[in-house]
Amino acid sequence: MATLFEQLGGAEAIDLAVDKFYERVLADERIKHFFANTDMAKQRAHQKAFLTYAFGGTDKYSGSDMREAHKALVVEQGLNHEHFDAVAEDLMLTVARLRSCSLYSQNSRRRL
Ligand code: HEM
Repeated sequence: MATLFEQLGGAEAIDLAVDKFYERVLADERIKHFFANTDMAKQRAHQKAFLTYAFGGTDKYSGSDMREAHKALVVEQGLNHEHFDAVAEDLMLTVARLRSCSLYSQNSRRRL
């Protein structure tokens, strides 16, 4: 059976989704301040690796675990569930927008 990673369109679709997702996050007044000191090239690469793993595209993930990766943001900057909801909303809006985009459609639409 195809993994969720394959059903979504594989590496090309995840690359595009993550790039568009962070464009949206960095324009979002509710959460963009959390990324003020973040190297976004690395962040995009980490997120692509994490989502590839989470969606079953590989069984290897060498990044930090999620609790560790966000610990300082919670303790020092008050990261909470409202920020999480904002991130989840940005991700959903990104995917909804991409579903009507031709590159994403070629890879995945007929399987969605
Ligand atoms: C489903 C929710 C989330 C997922 C899957 C996720 C995923 C990740 C991953 C994979 C990393 C990189 C970890 C590493 O360094 O190896 C990361 C780092 C980070 N995340 Fe998240 N994240 C989520 C929610 C959030 C939220 C709600 C915020 C803030 C609004 C946030 C802000 C950050 C920041 C600022 C970093 C980089 C920290 C640094 O500069 O080192 N994340 N996240």
